[in-house]
Amino acid sequence: MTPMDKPNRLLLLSELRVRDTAYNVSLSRSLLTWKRRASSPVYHPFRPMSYVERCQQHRWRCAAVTFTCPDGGLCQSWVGAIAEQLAAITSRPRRLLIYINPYGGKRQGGRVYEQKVAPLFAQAAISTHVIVTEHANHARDHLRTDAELKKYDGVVCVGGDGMFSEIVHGLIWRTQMDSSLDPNSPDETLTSCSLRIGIIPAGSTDCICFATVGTNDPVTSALHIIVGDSQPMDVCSIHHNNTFLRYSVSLLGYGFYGDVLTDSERKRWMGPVRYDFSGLKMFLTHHYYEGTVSYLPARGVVGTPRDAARCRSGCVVCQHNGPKPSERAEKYETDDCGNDGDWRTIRGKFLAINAASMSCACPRSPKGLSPAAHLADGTTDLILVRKCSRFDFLRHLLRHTNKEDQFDLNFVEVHRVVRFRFMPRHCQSDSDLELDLLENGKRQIFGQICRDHPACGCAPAYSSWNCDGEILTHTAIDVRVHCRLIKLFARGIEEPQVFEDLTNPCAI
Ligand SMILES: Nc1ncnc2c1ncn2[C@@H]1O[C@H](COP(=O)(O)OP(=O)(O)OP(=O)(O)O)[C@@H](O)[C@H]1O
Ligand SMILES: CCCCCCCCCCCCC/C=C/[C@@H](O)[C@H](CO)NC(=O)CCCCC
Ligand SMILES: [Ca+2]
Repeated sequence: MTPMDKPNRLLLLSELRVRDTAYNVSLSRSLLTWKRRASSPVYHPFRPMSYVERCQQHRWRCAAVTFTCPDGGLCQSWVGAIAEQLAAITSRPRRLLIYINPYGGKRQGGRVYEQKVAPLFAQAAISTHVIVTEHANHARDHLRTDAELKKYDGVVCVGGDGMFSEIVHGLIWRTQMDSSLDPNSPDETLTSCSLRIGIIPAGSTDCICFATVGTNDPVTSALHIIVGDSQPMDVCSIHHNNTFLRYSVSLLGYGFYGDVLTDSERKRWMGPVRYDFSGLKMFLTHHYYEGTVSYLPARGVVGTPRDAARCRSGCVVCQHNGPKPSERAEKYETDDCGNDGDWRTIRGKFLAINAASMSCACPRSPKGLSPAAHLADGTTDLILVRKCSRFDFLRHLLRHTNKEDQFDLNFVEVHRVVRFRFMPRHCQSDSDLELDLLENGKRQIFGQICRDHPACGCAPAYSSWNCDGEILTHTAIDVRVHCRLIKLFARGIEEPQVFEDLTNPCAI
């Protein structure tokens, strides 16, 4: 059951026993509860029943209970009623397509799946088709063209954010092709994917899992899949000159996070610690980049990036702003009859330009890059960190890891937007694809010279975009938010009081 569900119509209420202790046990439509009561003699055992138990820090565990009761007929009524209720829940997946990345994170994806997840899926009678990927983009390409998607109720990836991104790209592409839509047009209203995606975390950052479940724990994620949770999520499309580049669901970052990623890709052999190493190195390097950011502010939505409230399970902000606020982007442009609409422009020197479509919370930064961002409100938080001293940038970065507000600094600004564009300074007169690529090439050559002659002080003119952990091939981009384009087997992070108010809540 979801925490938003009211415990609904009571189907059965009996006095049953667990070992020598008597309980009042009730079954409503999707909730089994039991409360201790005074003892009385009982004899007939049920079969052991599995249920979900909530533990510390958003973790879930599978537990089992065996009830006994004095009357064989009553025992049968209970077993029958529970089986009937379970069969009536249509949101639970029966058949899953599973991709395992054996090389993500600490290279434990295969072991994690076999030891912790497969036994739970078997117990829940979920049939699985498992594909261990053999190369990068194997899962994406299989989903785009080969996978028989009608046979499945969901797709699961075992890996990190990069592996999740492959699944997202495969599913979105396939869905648009099936709807005869053109992914190269940034103005196309895309069709939402019907299959839900499950994430078994086995990567280096796993920020999408952490920000939608509250923990990176394979068993917890498997249980969210089994109970059939559903969490819609916004997706940004990224284009260059009307050519599709990629989709992003978490961080799209130029400057600091782009440079960290570029540097860390050469250190993949280090595993997850590569990000700490490259993070420190890029902090010391302290490069800034010039360019122009234009954006369309989100209008008519509730919530701001500076709110104290967080996006949590059953989020009212997401409910209010959905289902399709991204269409406001088109409305703005047409309403203003050829004027610039509500577009705003900022030119400057930036240490970082980050767009966070969700909080991007992860173990490195438990509140995330934009703590008040929402999973499914149709907006992204555009964070601009202007050129400042190393000391000030460190203050900003450290605030990602403590309770202080990382936006409460005079060189940082944040805007909730539905669309934005970026143009690096040296691209402004010639924004064609060739020049962009040529400049990227030059940057690499200069980068090499500067590494060889650190005293020359020559800074690169360009950074790269870090798009959910992948490097984009272009720097001049057009980004648009598509509200709720995908769905996850998750329910958002639960507030502690959601379950403290209930007695023995169990998803059966
Ligand atoms: N069999 C494979 N061999 C090599 N690379 C693969 C294979 N399967 C998938 N990949 C690629 O590996 C990359 C990294 O994988 P993944 O995201 O699972 O781990 P990670 O990068 O360590 O974690 P995170 O993305 O959370 O930081 C992905 O971009 C994916 O395309
Ligand atoms: C000198 C002190 C530094 C302290 C900095 C702490 C700030 C940490 C913020 C972390 C934000 C992660 C956002 C998620 C991005 C993912 O889509 C991406 C793919 O997994 N991960 C990275 O790019 C990996 C990015 C790793 C950055 C370090
Ligand atoms: Ca959002």
